[in-house]
Amino acid sequence: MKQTVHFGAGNIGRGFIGALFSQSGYHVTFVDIAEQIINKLNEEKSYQVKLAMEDEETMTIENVSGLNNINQEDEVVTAIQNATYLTTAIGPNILPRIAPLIARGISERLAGTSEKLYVIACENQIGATDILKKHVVENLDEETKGKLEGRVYFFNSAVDRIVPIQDQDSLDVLVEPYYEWVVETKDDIPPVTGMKMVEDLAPFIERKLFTVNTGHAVIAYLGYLEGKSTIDQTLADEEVANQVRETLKETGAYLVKEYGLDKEEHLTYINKNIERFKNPYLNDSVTRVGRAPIRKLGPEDRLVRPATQAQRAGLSYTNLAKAIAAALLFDDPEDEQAMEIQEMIQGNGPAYVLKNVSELDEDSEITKEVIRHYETLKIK
Ligand SMILES: NC(=O)c1ccc[n+]([C@@H]2O[C@H](COP(=O)([O-])OP(=O)(O)OC[C@H]3O[C@@H](n4cnc5c(N)ncnc54)[C@H](O)[C@@H]3O)[C@@H](O)[C@H]2O)c1
Ligand SMILES: O=P(O)(O)OC[C@@H](O)[C@@H](O)[C@H](O)[C@H](O)CO
Repeated sequence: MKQTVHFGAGNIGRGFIGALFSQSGYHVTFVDIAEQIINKLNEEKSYQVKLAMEDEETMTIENVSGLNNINQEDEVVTAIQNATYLTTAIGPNILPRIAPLIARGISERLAGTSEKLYVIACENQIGATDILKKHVVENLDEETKGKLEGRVYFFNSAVDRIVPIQDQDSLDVLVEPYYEWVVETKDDIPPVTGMKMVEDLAPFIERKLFTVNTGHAVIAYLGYLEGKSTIDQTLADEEVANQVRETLKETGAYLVKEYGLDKEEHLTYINKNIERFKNPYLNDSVTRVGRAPIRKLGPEDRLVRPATQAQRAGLSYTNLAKAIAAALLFDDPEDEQAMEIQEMIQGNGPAYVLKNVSELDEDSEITKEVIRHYETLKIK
């Protein structure tokens, strides 16, 4: 049986990428640090993926097993030696931590076989596989680096499926029916059901991040401020729904200009995504969607990049500035990054965060606009 190794047996790992490989005839070895999930995978050897819709459809995912990357390093290396694909859905910040073990697996594999290996990071980040590759290569010796060409391929990708936080006592995963997985490659690679291949990923990942994830972030941060708990509940508020549409008009104007997208088609894409957010069966929490605000306020992420790009193109960014301001007010005590931001604000003010986290100058027009919204939202 064909083999694949997937790092991160969480929501997207089990509910999307691992499930597609299993359905394509692969045995999926999940690698994670969550002992309970690994044990369950090895005991139960299958789980259910349930579609969040009125007549809940269910698929059984088989041929799965688990390894722990902390105490089963040798087994992970063997799995990498035997795999056709190596994928991740672990969170962009974790990629540097798993790179040394992946590098070891690749080194030992290259010493014994010239079979091709395809590496794809499935994270919400532009160029995530490039980032992983950089960290992997840093951990290889010169001889191994020389063997990579034509044998180990690294492809960037965009991954889209809403998977909320799950009941931790079960391997089963509730997912939305919609999905899209786009992989950047010109090569003829082994088929995986549901994988779409494109030569240039930039328009796909930017369209996804700056529509799905920007819209999601607007709802999450405004919903949190209003004391709402889920995305669909927040979106039922007409004022928030209007704010989402206005913000996506701004990212849309940039995307249409930058990539020559058809205006009407893009509007249809925006509307389709707003409908996805309304799914009442997902019960997706505002704290999951707003999680890790330091990452989300990064210069290349869903809020700041479209704002700086819109400004550069002479387009409006005031609604994006409002979303950034709402993110600065996200003070979920369970979220480490939210707490870090609150400490920075208490010590040095919001402009300091924009400078140090978002790389926006204190006297920039975007910063001024964000601070204006911040002061208004704070006293609401
Ligand atoms: N959930 C979604 O709707 C969704 C959709 C598209 C993309 N994504 C992206 O997919 C990635 C994963 O998101 P998720 O929602 O599945 O998160 P998740 O928290 O459900 O899963 C992450 C998994 O990684 C594991 N992990 C953490 N640190 C690890 C380490 N050092 N070594 C091994 N395993 C480790 C965790 O135990 C967990 O099982 C993120 O980049 C996210 O942005 C998520
Ligand atoms: O995963 P994050 O933290 O980057 O973003 C939170 C959500 O917006 C995200 O997980 C979406 O549900 C997903 O990107 C939909 O494809």
